[in-house]
Amino acid sequence: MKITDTAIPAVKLITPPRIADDRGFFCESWNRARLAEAGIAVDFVQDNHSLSHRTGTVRGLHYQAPPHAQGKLVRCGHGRLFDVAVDIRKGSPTYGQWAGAELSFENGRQMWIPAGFLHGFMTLEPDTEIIYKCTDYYAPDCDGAVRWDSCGIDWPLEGIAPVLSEKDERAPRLDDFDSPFSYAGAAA
Ligand SMILES: Cc1cn([C@H]2C[C@H](O)[C@@H](COP(=O)(O)OP(=O)(O)O[C@H]3O[C@H](C)C(=O)[C@H](O)[C@H]3O)O2)c(=O)[nH]c1=O
Repeated sequence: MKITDTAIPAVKLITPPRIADDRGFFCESWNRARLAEAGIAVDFVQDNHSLSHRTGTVRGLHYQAPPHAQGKLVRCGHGRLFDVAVDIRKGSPTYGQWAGAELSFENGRQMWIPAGFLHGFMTLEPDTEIIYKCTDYYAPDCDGAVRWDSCGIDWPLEGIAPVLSEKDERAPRLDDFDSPFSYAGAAA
């Protein structure tokens, strides 16, 4: 399993091996022990899967506040997307900085995003599916959002008008946002 760094040390890119044969491929898309060997020793309790029909769909930037903060292991089940994590841990040397990567069914790449980060993505093809494991359950009362275009992220829009939910349209800007995370307390 290949692990590579991103612009933010705590955010990792993980590419599990695919065993190809004439039928296609087999891949252990998640293996707790292998991830722990790579320094990401976490337990997941919920698996999410969403489908976005249109290219340029932006979902995010979202977080769940403590005590239900979520770490996420994200992959693309179909199509292509640009996945982004933004550090919102107060006191972090990379506070407000972002790390992004293209995840696709083709490249099989995954992104590990610890608790204490915003998560969002933009689809690069129609009918793109994202699948991600979470380290805590959905807790609507702890759900929060920051505007997708308020963190200096270099989204690959290329003139596409983004498709947003109403919730994401009205999210606060990063500089108007008081993060519930602190650098010390938001590990993994
Ligand atoms: C997140 C979530 C949502 N829902 C329900 C709530 C709504 O009725 C419906 C759509 O929720 P929402 O519009 O928040 O879905 P996304 O815009 O894809 O939000 C997600 O997008 C970004 C990329 C994330 O990382 C988060 O997991 C999550 O915030 O699913 C559930 O039932 N369980 C859940 O865990």
